[in-house]
Amino acid sequence: MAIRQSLQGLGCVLAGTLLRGSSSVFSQVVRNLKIPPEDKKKETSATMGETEIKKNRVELHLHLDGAVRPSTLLDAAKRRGIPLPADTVEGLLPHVSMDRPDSLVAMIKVFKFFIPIIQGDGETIKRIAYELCEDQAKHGVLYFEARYCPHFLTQSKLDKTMELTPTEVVELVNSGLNEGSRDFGVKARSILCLIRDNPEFSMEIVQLCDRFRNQGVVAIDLAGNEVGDMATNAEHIKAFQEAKRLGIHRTVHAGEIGGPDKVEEAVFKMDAERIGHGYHILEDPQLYAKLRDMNMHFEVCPVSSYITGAVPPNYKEHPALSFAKDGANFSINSDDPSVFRTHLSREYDLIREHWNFDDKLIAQLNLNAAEACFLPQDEKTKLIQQVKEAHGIQ
Ligand SMILES: O=c1[nH]cnc2c1ncn2[C@@H]1O[C@H](CO)[C@@H](O)[C@H]1O
Repeated sequence: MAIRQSLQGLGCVLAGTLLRGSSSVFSQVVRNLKIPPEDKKKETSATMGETEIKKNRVELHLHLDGAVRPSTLLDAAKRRGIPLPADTVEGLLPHVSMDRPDSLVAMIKVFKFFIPIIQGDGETIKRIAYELCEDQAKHGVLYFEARYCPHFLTQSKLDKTMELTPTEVVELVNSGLNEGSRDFGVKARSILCLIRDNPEFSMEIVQLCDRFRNQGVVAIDLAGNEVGDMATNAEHIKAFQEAKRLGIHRTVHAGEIGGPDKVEEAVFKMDAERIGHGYHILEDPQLYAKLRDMNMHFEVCPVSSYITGAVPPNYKEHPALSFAKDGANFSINSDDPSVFRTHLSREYDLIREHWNFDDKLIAQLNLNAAEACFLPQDEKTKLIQQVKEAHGIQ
């Protein structure tokens, strides 16, 4: 625990050191990360490139509200008369994204800054879901699961003239994803997030998931601030048990910042079928071995993990390198592409260039994702076949 907390603290110190221009070893390490983008020609989701690549990827861990194009934020703010600190994408980026290692708390602050621009705005919420399909198609995605918390998008303190119910938010997202899927040839489903700091939403989110399960919603998640030693609220655990009873799929952010105990709780008390991040499982080798035996799936988010300070700011040390060596079941994901100035192609560039992952492993990671997805069995079987064909797997 102490190591994790000092790592989080270190992220802030590192960022501070970097800002002050010190030439310490640590700031050198951070500089060497070159996050992101290393190559200016590889554009971020803010300024999408034109070339479309072959569709052969499956992405399981992607926050809808972490994937909002800055240009969409500018349009929404303009239409609603919400003042912003900048009126260009370039000017807005420092306020709505992070480009160096910091902390999960700093990331959540960034969300708190820009979410009020879209809250309660149905037109924008639907547009975000639609545009996400376009962005995913451009990055070679066959199938993705986008997650968000409906309650976070209902009302804005900046513009009280618009208000939505959580049900309306889910309907708008479903309709944006449906239309986007149709227009851009990508398959999309959604996951509804319970939020660690807001147990009051939890049971209603499970009910929403149940109600919309045949209209694109495939699972629940638990996201938000995973403070290392803070106990998970009993309401969340109850809600996950209810989801299991109803036959709703479950994933949990655990072991991102928190320790292996959080992963253990997610798997054995919340019956998580997948783990979001899960990096700190390595601190408990026995539990790690047990979860590998269970074929538990870890949703790894490379750029995110460096920027939130979940892992040390060093390409040579990532837990996914152990996952790969040990044959653990994991996938590659972009998490919050707009917030971390990344996109799936950037994630794949990183794992090829810095982790030396080859085509064979990358094919396996996409197959892992297809096998761990929350589609009904017949659709999953079809997706697995598509991934195998696209990667030339026998
Ligand atoms: O990496 C992450 N870890 C934990 N919570 C996150 C992460 N990225 C985003 N969110 C949180 O999940 C909410 C629903 O999408 C977001 O609003 C954000 O607060």
